[in-house]
Amino acid sequence: MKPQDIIAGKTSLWIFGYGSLVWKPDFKYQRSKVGYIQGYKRRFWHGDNFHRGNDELPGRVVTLIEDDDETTWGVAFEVAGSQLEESLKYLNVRETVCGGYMTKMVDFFPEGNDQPPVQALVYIATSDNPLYLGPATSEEIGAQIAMSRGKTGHNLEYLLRLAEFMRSSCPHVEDHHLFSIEATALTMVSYLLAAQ
Ligand SMILES: N[C@@H](CCC(=O)N[C@@H](CS)C(=O)NCC(=O)O)C(=O)O
Repeated sequence: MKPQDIIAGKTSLWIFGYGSLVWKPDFKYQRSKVGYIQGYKRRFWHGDNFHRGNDELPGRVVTLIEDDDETTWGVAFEVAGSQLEESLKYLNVRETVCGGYMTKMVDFFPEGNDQPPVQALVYIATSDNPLYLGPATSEEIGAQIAMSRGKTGHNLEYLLRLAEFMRSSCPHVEDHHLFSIEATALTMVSYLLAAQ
């Protein structure tokens, strides 16, 4: 969906982030809430040849994979009024044009039992995306991340900041996929540094 189609008739919109958006939204918003969406798992199965990698060595970034038994924790940002058009235009370039993500509306559940779900826009890179890399072992993904760098920075930063967000904001969530990749990537980096 084009940004103008998403905001048509809306005065505010929640946007759910689960990757770099949780630690670097870089767009204007009114408020944010930690919470989750149901029916998806976060996986480092999307390639990135711009922000955190290049054509020769694409980085690995996260996307959402449908799974009825899973939930994914992140942050939702409420964008309102004059922020809407500017924020969505920015995200369209960062996520869709540069990152290959498409948009979808999902139910976002703010943490805390007393809060009802709200509809939120989410950026998802599906398996038919040319940048999609698909499943790999934590060792393979960690090694790829330890060696990838793009126009925005090192792929390791992307991984470590997401892991840091989950530890600090969602300490009750055990994300084995994320933390096993983090452990592998840090081990790889220690070997690379020791070999210098
Ligand atoms: N759509 C996910 C993932 C977003 C994501 O990681 N997108 C990449 C584009 S490939 C990005 O914005 N990277 C910026 C960066 O790595 O600093 C989210 O909601 O956080």
